[in-house]
Amino acid sequence: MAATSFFTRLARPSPYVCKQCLRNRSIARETRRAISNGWLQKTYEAELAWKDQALKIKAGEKQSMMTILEERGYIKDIAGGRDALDSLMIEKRIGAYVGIDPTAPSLHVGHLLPLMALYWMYVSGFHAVTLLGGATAKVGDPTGRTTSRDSVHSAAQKANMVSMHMQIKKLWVNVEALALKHGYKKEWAWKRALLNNNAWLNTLTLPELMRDLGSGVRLGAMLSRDTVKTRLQSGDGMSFAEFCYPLLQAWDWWMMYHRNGIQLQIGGSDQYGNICAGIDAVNHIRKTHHDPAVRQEKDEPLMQPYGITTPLLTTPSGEKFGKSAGNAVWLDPEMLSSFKLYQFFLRTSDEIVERYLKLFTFVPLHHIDLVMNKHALDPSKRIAQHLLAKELVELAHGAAAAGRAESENKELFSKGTTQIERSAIRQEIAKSMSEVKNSPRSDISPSLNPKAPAVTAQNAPSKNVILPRSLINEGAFPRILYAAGLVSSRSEGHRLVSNQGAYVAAEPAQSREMGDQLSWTPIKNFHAQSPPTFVIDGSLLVLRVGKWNIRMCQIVDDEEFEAQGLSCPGWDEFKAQKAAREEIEKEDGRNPFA
Ligand SMILES: Nc1ncnc2c1ncn2[C@@H]1O[C@H](COP(=O)(O)OP(=O)(O)OP(=O)(O)O)[C@@H](O)[C@H]1O
Ligand SMILES: N[C@@H](Cc1ccc(O)cc1)C(=O)O
Repeated sequence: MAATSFFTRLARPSPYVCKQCLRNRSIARETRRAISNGWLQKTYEAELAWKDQALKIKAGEKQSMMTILEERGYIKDIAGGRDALDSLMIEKRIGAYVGIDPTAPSLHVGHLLPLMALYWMYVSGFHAVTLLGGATAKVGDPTGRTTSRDSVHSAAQKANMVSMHMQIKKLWVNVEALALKHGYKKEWAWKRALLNNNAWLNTLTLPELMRDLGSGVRLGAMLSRDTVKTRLQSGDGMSFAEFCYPLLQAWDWWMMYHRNGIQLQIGGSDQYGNICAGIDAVNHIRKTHHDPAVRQEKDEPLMQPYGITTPLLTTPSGEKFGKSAGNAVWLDPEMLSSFKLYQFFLRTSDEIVERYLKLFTFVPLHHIDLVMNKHALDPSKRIAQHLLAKELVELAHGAAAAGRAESENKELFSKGTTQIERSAIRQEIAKSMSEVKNSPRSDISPSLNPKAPAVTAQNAPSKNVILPRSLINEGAFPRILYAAGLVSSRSEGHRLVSNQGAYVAAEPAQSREMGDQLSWTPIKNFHAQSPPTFVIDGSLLVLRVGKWNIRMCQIVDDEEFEAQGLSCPGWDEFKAQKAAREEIEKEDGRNPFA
């Protein structure tokens, strides 16, 4: 039998595989085995480390996550029970998330409260997800609002989303650098992701939502929410879309609970209602899911979802800092410079500076105590405020910007400056801060100054530029990259495109479950990729060179561009060539023999 099969095999024509390929195959097999073994080993070690840490916490040798969050002032309310969540976080490396709707081009200081709680969890070993509400932003959270939100043009919505996406990514990089600075060593088990709810809400069907979630949602509970009651009583009413907003937020949580093990949602205290609705929804779906492989028959305490709300950051008069209130302190350096952000925190009163140091920094508590003692000796030196301002700018804009803001500030307020000059400078800063506009498109500046000299990638003043429509419609990508200030010449643009070093944004979506990429298409040199096919809603083109260098190109008609007195690199040359071309065409039209 064996002999037969041996000869049968010999007789069967087999595809020829060369020795090199055979070697590669076996290397690939070995590598795969090595990776998966390595991964399993690390996962096992991480589990052991967590168990070991749990023992230390129970023995009182180490603080629990809950205690750290409480001590630093991050907890306003806990949904699901404080002690139960405390024990869960001791036993299990759960995942947590903070969701933000990109309804403005930038995050503001208020957002940092829930985000800092999440960052602390991350540097303590938990899995952390920042969720951008690309889909929920289109509806708009009605919580706490007495009127509906103004509708925002969809190009502006997309621009906001790309801006915030890049900003959140940068924040994560700065968080890691700050954690390192304050003595946290990055471990293999630290996991973070930036997701966008476009990925699942754009493909969610109504029957699916109704079957899985709608069946468990009680109308009474939805109607009794404060925002709904206020709107109905005040006569303004509420759209069905706004009424359904909490269902979309709840679906987000379910998706991330199921796919990524997210058991905790963190938000500002105004999010308490949405978070509770999310807990009910996740509990309903996990217990009643139609797929037995997903359904959780037993009520496992280690699988419960929980919520944390952080206190609201308010003005001294008690008003919430935020977009709707029109008093947001923006984190985007193009909307508020590092110097002004530094200034904002430098003006923190002595009464709240300690609280802010705990909330907005990774400075250990014992170090804050030392600083406060030193500060008390001579409050006029504002030692605590300087530390707060520097750490905050470092978090928002990075270490180099923080260093510059600090030295600029020291220079301005150095001994040579008189009291009168100082108060004039302060007034100037306060005035310009109050002028930071609140409109979602306020960041689009005529950043390439009227008749400005050539802008190079190195001195590009802004990630937001305005470009004339004909340049997009008739120009090729190298010219547009030059006009947008991403390269210093058209030929550099050509070289970059040939080397596939430039990208254009396609519909932002996520291909991988925990991936954090917007989708970008490499710009190539062939005709099918003509720039107008990438223009979003007729008025926005998003370009990227390298990892961080992006341009949001707002496209306006040529007449408007000229009327505003704007210019961009290569514009005069383009206009001259266009005029010459048109002239020749006119000539050709006149000459029937041409
Ligand atoms: N001033 C603040 N203090 C604490 N948390 C805040 C503050 N502002 C926003 N947040 C929190 O940040 C998260 C995202 O908020 P959101 O995007 O709705 O910002 P917002 O400025 O409150 O927007 P809007 O005013 O348009 O509702 C939520 O959890 C929200 O509670
Ligand atoms: N509703 C939140 C943002 C958010 C969006 C989606 C979520 O899944 C969670 C939170 C807010 O407006 O503040």
